[in-house]
Amino acid sequence: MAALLEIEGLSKNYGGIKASDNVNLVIEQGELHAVIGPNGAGKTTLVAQLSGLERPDAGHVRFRGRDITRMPPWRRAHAGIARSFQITSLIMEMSVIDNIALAVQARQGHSFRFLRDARRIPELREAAMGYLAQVGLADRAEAETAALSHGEHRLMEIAIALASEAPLLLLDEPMAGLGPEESAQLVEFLKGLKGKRTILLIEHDMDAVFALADRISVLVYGHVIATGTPAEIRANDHVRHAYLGEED
Ligand SMILES: Nc1ncnc2c1ncn2[C@@H]1O[C@H](COP(=O)(O)OP(=O)(O)OP(=O)(O)O)[C@@H](O)[C@H]1O
Repeated sequence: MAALLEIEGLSKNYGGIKASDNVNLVIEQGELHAVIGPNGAGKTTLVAQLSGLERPDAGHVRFRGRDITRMPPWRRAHAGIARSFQITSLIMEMSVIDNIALAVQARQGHSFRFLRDARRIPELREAAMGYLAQVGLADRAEAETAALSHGEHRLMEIAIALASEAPLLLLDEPMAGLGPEESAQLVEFLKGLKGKRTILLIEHDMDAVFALADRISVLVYGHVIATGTPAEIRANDHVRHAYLGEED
């Protein structure tokens, strides 16, 4: 497998806190790679440096072989890194399909943008319907976004990330706030997405992580203490002591 994203010696300090401590990580093309770790381990800080919201103090990030360490967020999005935000980016008073149609329009750039209302362009609506169907929300297309549940909003955010057609998806705690049924639905959806996109998943739900990940990296105090398959991570004594053991 070829590396899609390479993180080398990434370090970020906040005052005396090493939020990222010489992080080395390779995300292979097509894999679902989960990053786990206790609260405050530096997972969000890592994603922020990958999406460009935070600048590392040291180290490099390469995407498709190109150094993107100093690239602003909008250019990274354009280069093919989509982040599903913990903070919602949905327009609540619009219909579900209109939200997704806008995302499709944004990706298509100048061909349609500003010229016509995305909501009235059949091609955009059709494409939007396709993404909604993928996340299981086709039957909610005409509903007002505000009327949907929290879980359905999360699925909409993922549909928006899919609509960008970015090869790399950064999913930051997609299961947060979901009920057991919604979580199970999202796990099934992500299983279906595996292999089609490369996914970096930050998630506290260990059942979901171990069910989904091809590889898992464990972050403790800003440092990657182990990377391996779910079976390797489960069997790793160091990980069990530093992290998984805490949950017993
Ligand atoms: N903007 C900031 N200013 C100061 N300290 C920060 C800032 N952002 C993060 N930190 C600190 O850096 C460390 C890593 O935080 P981060 O939010 O990345 O961890 P996390 O693994 O995402 O935690 P959680 O699982 O609770 O979301 C923590 O000690 C946190 O308090």
